[in-house]
Amino acid sequence: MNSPHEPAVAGAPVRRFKDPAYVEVASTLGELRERIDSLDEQIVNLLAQRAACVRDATRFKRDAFQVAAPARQAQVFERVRALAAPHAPAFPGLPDIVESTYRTLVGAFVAAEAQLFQDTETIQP
Ligand SMILES: C=C(O[C@@H]1C=C(C(=O)O)C=C[C@H]1O)C(=O)O
Repeated sequence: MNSPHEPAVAGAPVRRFKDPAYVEVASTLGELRERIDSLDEQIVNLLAQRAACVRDATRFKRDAFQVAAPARQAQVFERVRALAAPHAPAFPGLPDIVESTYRTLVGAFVAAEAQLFQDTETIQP
């Protein structure tokens, strides 16, 4: 049966990994959540910087196909998957998680870029 309570943030762990080589990140769940919150701040900040680049990329596009740039999207998905691959031994499935996250992310960025495209005008035929 499942516990009706959220896990305690202070106090000792209640389980351990069977792998004797496992390296702990922190000693309490509270400490892990502080690290996660800090990483989320950095991730959101980096996403905002990425978003600014995507917005600026609009200035170099002539139409909706160029906004979507499917070959570039495929390159991005392959690249982030490769970047995640060395981390898979520590977190199985990370390449799949990263790729699917980027597919969602880039899909939303392209939709936003298509909207921003409406706010631009041609300066070079
Ligand atoms: C930023 C661009 O525009 C779009 C957004 C992309 C992205 O978020 O990585 C990639 C290709 C395009 O779909 C670009 O063409 O490079």
